[in-house]
Amino acid sequence: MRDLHGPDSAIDRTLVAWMPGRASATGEDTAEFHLHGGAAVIAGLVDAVLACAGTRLATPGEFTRRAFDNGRLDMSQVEGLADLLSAETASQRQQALALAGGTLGRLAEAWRERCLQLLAEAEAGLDFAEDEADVATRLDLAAADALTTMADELDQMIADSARAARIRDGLTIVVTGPPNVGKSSIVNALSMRDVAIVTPVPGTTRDSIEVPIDLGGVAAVLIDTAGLRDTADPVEAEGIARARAKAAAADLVMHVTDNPDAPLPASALLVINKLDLHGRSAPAGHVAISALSGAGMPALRQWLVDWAAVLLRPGEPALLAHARHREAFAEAAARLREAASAPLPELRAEALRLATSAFARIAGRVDIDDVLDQIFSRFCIGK
Ligand SMILES: Nc1nc2c(ncn2[C@@H]2O[C@H](COP(=O)(O)OP(=O)(O)OP(=O)(O)O)[C@@H](O)[C@H]2O)c(=O)[nH]1
Ligand SMILES: [K+]
Ligand SMILES: [Mg+2]
Repeated sequence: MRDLHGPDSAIDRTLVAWMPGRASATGEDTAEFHLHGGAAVIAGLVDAVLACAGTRLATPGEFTRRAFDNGRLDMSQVEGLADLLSAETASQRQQALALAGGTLGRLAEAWRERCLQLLAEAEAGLDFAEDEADVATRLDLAAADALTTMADELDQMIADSARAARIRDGLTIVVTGPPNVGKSSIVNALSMRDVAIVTPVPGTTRDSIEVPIDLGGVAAVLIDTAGLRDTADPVEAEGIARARAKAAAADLVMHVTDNPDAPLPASALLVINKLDLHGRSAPAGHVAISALSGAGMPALRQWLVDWAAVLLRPGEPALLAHARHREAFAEAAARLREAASAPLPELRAEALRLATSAFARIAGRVDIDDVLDQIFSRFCIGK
């Protein structure tokens, strides 16, 4: 514990931690002040520190940037940290933790080393004399096998990357239907927030309204939209056009009606609302609810949780949530296949060199300048 004093008054009595050198998070000498959180305490310390020569405030993400520059984190871990800071659901947190912990970086590094080994063999093959041709051929066949197996493994991960990206970015659920059936009431009930205006007037909702919800650990965005009908009002017509566009791009369309005899939609969930008025149940696989009384709401929520779980398997870790990583792996897979079928050792060596550098991109060993700013811009001050 230390008493902290500013130029003319006491600031706080608090814990101060001095962490010299390589072992700190940034890899640099670090002092940490564990302040009592009041705004005046923090302002007092910041003012006192800034009064010292050679000090300035950190820029957003600067601590992480220093950790990266000092080799404490690789680039994929930095990206994982940014994901972790914005994680809102359990599955986003688990996926971000795996990335921040270096899982993908280690995998890419292991693959890079296997590539380097095969590259060394391909280069040795360049020196075989003519009478050793059969030895070279046997080595070639074994290497081609290993390369194809690696490319297959990469392709499997790439095939799973859409799921990884959905876990990170969240599923989209669009609520559509005729005016006044209770779409906004349902959005409010599901999100347990009063975000959308509800009135007895048909055509109340004009702009689409997006609310994040947590479906059993899976992030989703619920989108309330304008009621679908023919209208002469240009504002409402624009709202309806937007509603249709949102529905076309959604992971799930929740079609709401208050008519228990409404026809089943082709590939959407039918929600029959105002159960309190008609008392009728829904066809199998669909739900009848009352947004007003709350009847059927737990079943609707459970339907959505089950749907999200089947789609994203949130307990199973997925690694390729970032387009940057997916592109690097796709490039590596293409080069490995090229190397596997290369007719000459020189061409195999060249393709392997390109695969090696694609793997190196994951950790940020090469070609990093153009993505650095973009990645660090996601951080805030103090991180
Ligand atoms: N009786 C009953 N009324 C409901 C129920 N759900 C919503 N309402 C009422 O129906 C009216 C319309 O509800 P909204 O949620 O505004 O309907 P909407 O589909 O969003 O309407 P638009 O945005 O105009 O298309 C309001 O008066 C609600 O209180 C329900 O389950 N039972
Ligand atoms: K309404
Ligand atoms: Mg509405």
